Amino acid sequence: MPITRRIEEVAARRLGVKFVGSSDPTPDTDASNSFLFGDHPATRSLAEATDVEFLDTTLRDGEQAPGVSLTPAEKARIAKRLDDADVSVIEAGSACTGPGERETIRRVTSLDLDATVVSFCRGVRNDIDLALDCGVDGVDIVVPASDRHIETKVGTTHEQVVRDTVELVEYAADHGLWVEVLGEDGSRADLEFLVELMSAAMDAGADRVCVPDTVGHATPDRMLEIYAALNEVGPTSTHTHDDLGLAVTNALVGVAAGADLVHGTVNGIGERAGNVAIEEVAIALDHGYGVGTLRTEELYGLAELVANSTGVPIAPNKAVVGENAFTHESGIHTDGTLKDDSMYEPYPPERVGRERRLVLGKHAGRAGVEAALTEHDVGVGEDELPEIVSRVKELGDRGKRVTDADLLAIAEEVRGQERERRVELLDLTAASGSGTPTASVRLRVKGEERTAAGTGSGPVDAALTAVRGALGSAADAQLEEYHVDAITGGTDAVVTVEVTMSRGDRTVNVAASDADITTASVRAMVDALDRLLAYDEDTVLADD
Ligand SMILES: CC(C)C(=O)C(=O)O
Repeated sequence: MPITRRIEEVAARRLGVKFVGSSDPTPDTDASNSFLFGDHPATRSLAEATDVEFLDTTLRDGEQAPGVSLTPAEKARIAKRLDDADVSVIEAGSACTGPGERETIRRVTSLDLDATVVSFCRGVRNDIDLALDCGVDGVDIVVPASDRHIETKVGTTHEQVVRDTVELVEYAADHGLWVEVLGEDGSRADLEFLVELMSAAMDAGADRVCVPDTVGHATPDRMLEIYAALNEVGPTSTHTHDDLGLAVTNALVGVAAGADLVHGTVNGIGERAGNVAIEEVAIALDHGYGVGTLRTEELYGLAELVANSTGVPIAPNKAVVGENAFTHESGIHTDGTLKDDSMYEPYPPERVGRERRLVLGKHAGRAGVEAALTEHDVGVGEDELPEIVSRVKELGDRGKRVTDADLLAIAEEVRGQERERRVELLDLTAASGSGTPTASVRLRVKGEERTAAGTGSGPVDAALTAVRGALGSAADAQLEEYHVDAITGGTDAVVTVEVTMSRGDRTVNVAASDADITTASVRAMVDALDRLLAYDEDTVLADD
């Protein structure tokens, strides 16, 4: 018996379900739920889960991540993008937090979105009143569910929790609100009690119930047990956390057991290890089972917006939206990708609003280097290519990212070509402090010196204004990406600034290092401009 089959059977035995899956790793949208769920009577094939929708809690649970605080304008912008992506329910915040939060929730409700906008409420009537004041469509009411929460945290009894829940649900429903009841720490609660509590909530008029895996403790089989039981009670939602790295799997198990609303956050931000990432569940359903939910092409824009607004960067290796998710460096992968786009990708990057990138580094190979040179209109001879590849690898070996500018400089050197610079930075002075940041630059433009000054939102911006002043319309390039890395620690650190700039259909990325961040930034930008202008000899530089 093949080893993979043995592993699947052992796993299936441990989960107490029967193995029915296949070890074929290619997605099969007609497949039933593989070996995890087997033919458990309470599960459906995920390919049939076409009713699944999302409740996004980036603005509530996501904002509870340490250090995250969103302004009303940021929350409104994110809510609009969530709506554009077809998120069905947006948890805009907790009205009980204070007047600022209420103002923010009002701002979201006044956007007149297609999505249902809800406020998170503790199990107290006043929270529902505050939510009503904000004009929300619904409420998420959280009540304690595990013994730990009922007895130690709240200091009440199971009977009282049921009575309070019924009263709160009736109150909210009587006020015309969409009502979801969340049993906090539900994955550690007694299952019989969960069923009693949630049945009472549904009888009192709740629209749906949810058993949050509050501390990310649930295993897939525990999820299956809970949701198989809860689906007898009414419509259910999942709310999974990633403490065991199981958030996506657990959400999918919940869905297989019948849940039709998945709670999650953009980029998976949230308390501790975070919530399930909505983009991961959406793409797993889309690619793995052929089930469309969100408008997936909106996912990357959304991820960037949330990362920029929250200050929580996206890990480069993060699924779907990480920088490396569609970036190929190694020679073998680049070569394969150049032969067939999908050689090393499960689905095309465009599906999630992204582009594929081939980059160079220590693992570069001939095909990748040659393709990168061709992209810059540089053709090299058979005798030159091996030397260029070896120098690219050498640079990569020194731990450096190999930029377009590095590659072009290597090619020029190997080919014995002198680079003719049209624009060169000679001098830069920048001042910032309590006043308006200002900068002046001295450039050599086609052999002649030019000076210009400018102001901006910071010294780098001011210097760029000055550069644009000196070059006139030739400086009409766009700054696409700006990335700063400190190479050494401490305040005397050398920083490397990497910029990607584009002009027309040309793009280059260039890096520059200096102890001064403004100098490194302006050098990189001027160098990028010079490279871009080289593609277009006819460009007239101001004062030409
Ligand atoms: C429902 C609430 C309290 C929650 O975010 C959780 O339990 O994770």
